[in-house]
Amino acid sequence: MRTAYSVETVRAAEQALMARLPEGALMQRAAAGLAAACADLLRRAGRVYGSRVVLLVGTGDNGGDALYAGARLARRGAGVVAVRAVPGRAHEGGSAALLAAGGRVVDGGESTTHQDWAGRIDLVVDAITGIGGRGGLRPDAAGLVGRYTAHGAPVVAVDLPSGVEADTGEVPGEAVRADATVTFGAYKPALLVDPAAERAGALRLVDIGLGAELPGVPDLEALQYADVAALLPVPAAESDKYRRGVVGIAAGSARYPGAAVLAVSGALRGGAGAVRYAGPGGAAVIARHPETLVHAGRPARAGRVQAWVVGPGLGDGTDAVAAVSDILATDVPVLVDADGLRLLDAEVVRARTAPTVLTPHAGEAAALLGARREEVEAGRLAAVRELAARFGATVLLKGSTTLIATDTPHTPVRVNPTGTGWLATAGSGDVLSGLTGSLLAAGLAPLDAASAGAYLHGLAARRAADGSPLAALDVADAIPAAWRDVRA
Ligand SMILES: NC(=O)C1=CN([C@@H]2O[C@H](COP(=O)(O)OP(=O)(O)OC[C@H]3O[C@@H](n4cnc5c(N)ncnc54)[C@H](OP(=O)(O)O)[C@@H]3O)[C@@H](O)[C@H]2O)[C@@H](O)CC1
Ligand SMILES: [K+]
Repeated sequence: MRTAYSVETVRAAEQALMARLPEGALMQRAAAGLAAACADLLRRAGRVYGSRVVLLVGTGDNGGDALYAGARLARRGAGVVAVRAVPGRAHEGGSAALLAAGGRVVDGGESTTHQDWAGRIDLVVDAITGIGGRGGLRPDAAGLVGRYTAHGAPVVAVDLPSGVEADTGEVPGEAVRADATVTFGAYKPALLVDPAAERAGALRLVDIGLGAELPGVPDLEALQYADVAALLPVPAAESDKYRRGVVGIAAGSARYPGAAVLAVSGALRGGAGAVRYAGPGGAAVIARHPETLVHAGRPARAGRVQAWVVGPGLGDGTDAVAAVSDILATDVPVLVDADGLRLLDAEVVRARTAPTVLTPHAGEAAALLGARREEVEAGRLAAVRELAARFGATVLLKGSTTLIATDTPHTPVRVNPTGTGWLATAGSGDVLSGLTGSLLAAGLAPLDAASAGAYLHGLAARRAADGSPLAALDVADAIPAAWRDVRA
């Protein structure tokens, strides 16, 4: 499991650890890890000795980390220039260490020889702000970043790309775009959540001994192969199809019969013993998936299921309204997606005795929150938490970073690490809802079903795309291979 902690938690852990260590020890650990990461990058393109490194340093300890790391690189023969974002202000000990190692410290506005390097910089180290930064880069700092990154030298961010909001992943103004980020002690939420995460590049976590001081429950967590493998259902020797769970799918309409096929195709790969389909798309479903149990009438009369999926391609006619109300009235877990989300009443969802899972994309989430789509995309973490609290549900917010939150306090939000840009294709969400519904029917808890579903779906999409565009059914077809990858 990859975990992330808020700034407040990281600072408290650092305080506790620092109290037991000699002054400055943590910064030295951070600087050593940062220097090693920079040296690796420099070696990839040539060597450390004789390379040209520019440190963009702010006024705080983030700059201090870079200055001490710069001193280490200078001692190995790199030419290191620290450029202060605020004239005359930078970490004193770090500045002295860099000067003593043969590096230089200049101010951003100064015309000095290092500017002749412009096109010949091998590495830019961004240390303007770390966890102490607020509100996007100030104009002077942004100007400095623009000047030194214009020639395409690789950029390593220290702790976080400067300008991103550490706790939320928001990017309120100008921010650095890094090729790699070297972070200390623990990942911060911004490193896992877009739009900030997308500016961080490759992540490298430096152990500074913080682990024992961090609480057991993080703010965010991202499942990895082993975590997902442990969640996936395994049929026992005595399992029959009903014991493995039956998932009901209420999807599709005369106008959108394809959604029924896609949701069923996901559900068939999710581990439930059988898939029951209720709605007008039965003929299309049977043509593609003859193993489905189809029912042409209302879901209430379709027969017993262990979980329902309602919404994909349902439209908004009377049948759609009836399907949503039938299904929300049941006492089994329900996943509501797509058109079903437009027919939701928060009070009805809150009053349910069994769990409800909502799977909106940003536009649907915005409609549920009465916000604008751009607001949801800019503040995904806040949006998913707010939706979960408002509906008393588990919410999977799809998008460039898929997030899953529950309404249970002190439960980490899950971040899905798999996926590909090619997943933004019509019908792929229908496959995800079928798959996740099937995992619910197989007995997974809502948070686990949603996060394992998103994980497998993203992995299947990567396999199916393999660098090329994909269609939603390709994703469904690749789920068994993704499942085997995870289990391997
Ligand atoms: N704690 C520890 O044990 C360890 C901490 N470590 C390191 O320390 C880092 C945290 O250091 P920190 O607390 O000094 O804050 P930091 O991120 O350097 O920002 C400082 C200053 O930036 C300024 N500023 C703010 N917003 C701005 C903006 N938008 N645009 C431009 N400037 C802006 C503002 O200065 P102001 O001008 O307001 O005085 C603020 O005071 C942490 O990320 C990690 O790298 C590691 O060594 C491991 C051990
Ligand atoms: K930084």
